[in-house]
Amino acid sequence: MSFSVGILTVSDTSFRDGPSSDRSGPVLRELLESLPSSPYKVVSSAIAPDEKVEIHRIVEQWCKEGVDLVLTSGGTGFGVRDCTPEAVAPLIDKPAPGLVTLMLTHSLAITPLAALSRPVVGVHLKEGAEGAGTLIVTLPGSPKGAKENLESLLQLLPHTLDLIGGGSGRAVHKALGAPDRAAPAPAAASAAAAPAPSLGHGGGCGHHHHSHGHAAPRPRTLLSQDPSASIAARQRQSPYPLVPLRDAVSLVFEHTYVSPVQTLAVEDSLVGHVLAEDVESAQNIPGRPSTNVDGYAVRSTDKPGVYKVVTEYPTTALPAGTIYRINTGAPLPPGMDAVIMVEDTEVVAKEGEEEKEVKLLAQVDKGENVRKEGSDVKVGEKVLEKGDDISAVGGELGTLAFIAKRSAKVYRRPTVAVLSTGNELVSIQDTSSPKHSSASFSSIVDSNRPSLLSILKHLHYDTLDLGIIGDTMAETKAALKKGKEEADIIISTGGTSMGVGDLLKPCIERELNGTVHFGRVAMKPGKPTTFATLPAHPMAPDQNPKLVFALPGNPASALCTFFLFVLPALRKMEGRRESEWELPRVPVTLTSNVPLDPRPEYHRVWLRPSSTGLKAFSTGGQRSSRTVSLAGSNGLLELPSSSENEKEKKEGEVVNCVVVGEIGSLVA
Ligand SMILES: Nc1nc2c(c(=O)[nH]1)N[C@H]1C(S)=C(S)[C@@H](COP(=O)(O)OP(=O)(O)OC[C@H]3O[C@@H](n4cnc5c(N)ncnc54)[C@H](O)[C@@H]3O)O[C@H]1N2
Ligand code: MOO
Ligand SMILES: [Mg+2]
Repeated sequence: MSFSVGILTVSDTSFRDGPSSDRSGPVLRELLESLPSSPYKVVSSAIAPDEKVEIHRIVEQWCKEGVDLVLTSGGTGFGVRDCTPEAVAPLIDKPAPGLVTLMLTHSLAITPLAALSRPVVGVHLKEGAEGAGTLIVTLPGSPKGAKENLESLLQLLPHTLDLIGGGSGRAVHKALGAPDRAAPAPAAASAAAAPAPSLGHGGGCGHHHHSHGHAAPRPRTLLSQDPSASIAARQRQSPYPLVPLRDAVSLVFEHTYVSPVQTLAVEDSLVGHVLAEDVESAQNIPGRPSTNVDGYAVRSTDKPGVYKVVTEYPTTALPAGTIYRINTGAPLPPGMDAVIMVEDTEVVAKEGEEEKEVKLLAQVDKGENVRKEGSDVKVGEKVLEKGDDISAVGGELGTLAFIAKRSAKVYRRPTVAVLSTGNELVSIQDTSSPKHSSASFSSIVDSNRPSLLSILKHLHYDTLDLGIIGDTMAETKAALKKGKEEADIIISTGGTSMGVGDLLKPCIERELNGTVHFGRVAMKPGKPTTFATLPAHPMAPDQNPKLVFALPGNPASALCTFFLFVLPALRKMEGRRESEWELPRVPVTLTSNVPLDPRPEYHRVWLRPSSTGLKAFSTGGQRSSRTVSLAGSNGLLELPSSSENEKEKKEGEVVNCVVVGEIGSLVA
């Protein structure tokens, strides 16, 4: 069985800027064509402006050509130019409100904004040809929205298209693993054998596949390999669409919540927290006029001459002819309005060690060398803002103490659990064990966990070391469960790709009832990067879901994706401002030619300041397994994918670079 598909992107902008600016078209194509044994073949694609006549013309043309499924993306909202539903509606002979409801239910569970899309779904019947027709589906314009809407239909699509084409639909129904009405329901459906991803809920086993008559929970799309399938029957293409990095980062933020607020004492342990309140001074500082210098508090009317020195702080105004000795920071006594520096005086008479009389060599103006009341900070003045980081550099902690604030409201710092997966891994502490004898090359020293724990601790996160775990479902599940119970974020490395022991995605989806938000990213390194959430415990539904970052095992991939996905999530969670969630990107000058890869690449560099700005020095070979490419690296060049016209970036060119570490010392 195969179905031809036409994909029409409706967008004035993409129409003007050309196909390279179209993102939803390729996302839809990738989703359909990358399904295991995909029955879909995209035979036509086009971009139309938001013009009713033009949209109508293209869709009608494809219907005439006998395309089985037409997907449009864009123009379904309330924008002035949005007219896709109106353009398409006249072509529909049999409306499909059920499919519209399915799409809307699915996307409303994700965002209430879905209510602003006006989808139309239905069948265009081919004239004079019984059992021939085209299913037309209008999807929203955003790549994410379009994809989510299409995903909600995936299970039913083959069945629907089969029926439209005159089939009984039975074969498809069976293949989908749905219970045959005539036959008893099978215990579990094999998703590996299904032509489309199976939609299910719960952990799979023990649940009925259709809960007819009950309010169904939100359908989840399980794309992962069914671990019970035989090795030979495993997926040979990843069913996870390759998501552009920007979309992946947006998905991370969408599912990352901000930590709860707590009140902590102002002391060292506050460092590394983000303020959850604006901090205002409860008092004027200084509270009274005080001196900026060491010298003598005087009246501005005191002329040069000899004065008697008082050293006890007076409570009433001193008589004429006396002055008060004062040190920097101390309050002025009553009646004094200026301070003369000790340098502008001479001792005239002593009494033992003490000075008794001094001569003022000059006259000072009113207010000279005086810090007025509230001149450093006024009562009610904001000194720190919600979202400010209490850094280890000290300025913020000092400010809180300066205004005598004893405690502050801050966001709770996330706890991060880290685990490495892989039967081949040994801990560096165990390298003397027989498993790692020089005769055996099968073992690899675990470098991901030490590097991740190190950077997390350096950044003041609480960590939970879950150790190295083997490539078994039981171990993977136990480790993720422990992480879920004791941490806010779980980072695993390894087991994300297509190997027999790559169990992270199936474990998350099938064993822990988690949702994989993306399973592949169009980037190098880090293609199989996986981001998922694990639901809160049913007894604690108010709890936030826990985030899982299943990072690729290759060390360069693990660390780069940590900086690009995990750290931004942590920075959102710990209460930073949106503009600070991602690490800064700055323009840098290349000091050598660097090759471009077909995938957008993050090339590890040493960034050094120079008199002409930041310079980037490549760390050499960029293969993901080459851990030394990370050594000393404090930047990730953000390189575009290679094209016909551009195969490398040249020495001297300026490119953007993600700053991941401290900038070192100056180069010439
Ligand atoms: N058939 C395909 N194979 C692979 C694909 C693909 O698309 N199709 N993608 C490749 C890419 S890209 C990457 S990246 C890796 C990702 O691998 P996994 O996440 O599945 O990781 P593993 O297979 O478990 O390990 C890969 C590699 O890294 C070493 N490793 C793992 N953990 C650690 C650690 N903690 N410390 C040091 N080294 C580690 C492991 O021994 C392997 O050599 O998949 C490609 N394959
Ligand atoms: O995407 Mo993988 O991280 O290149 O090696
Ligand atoms: Mg692997």
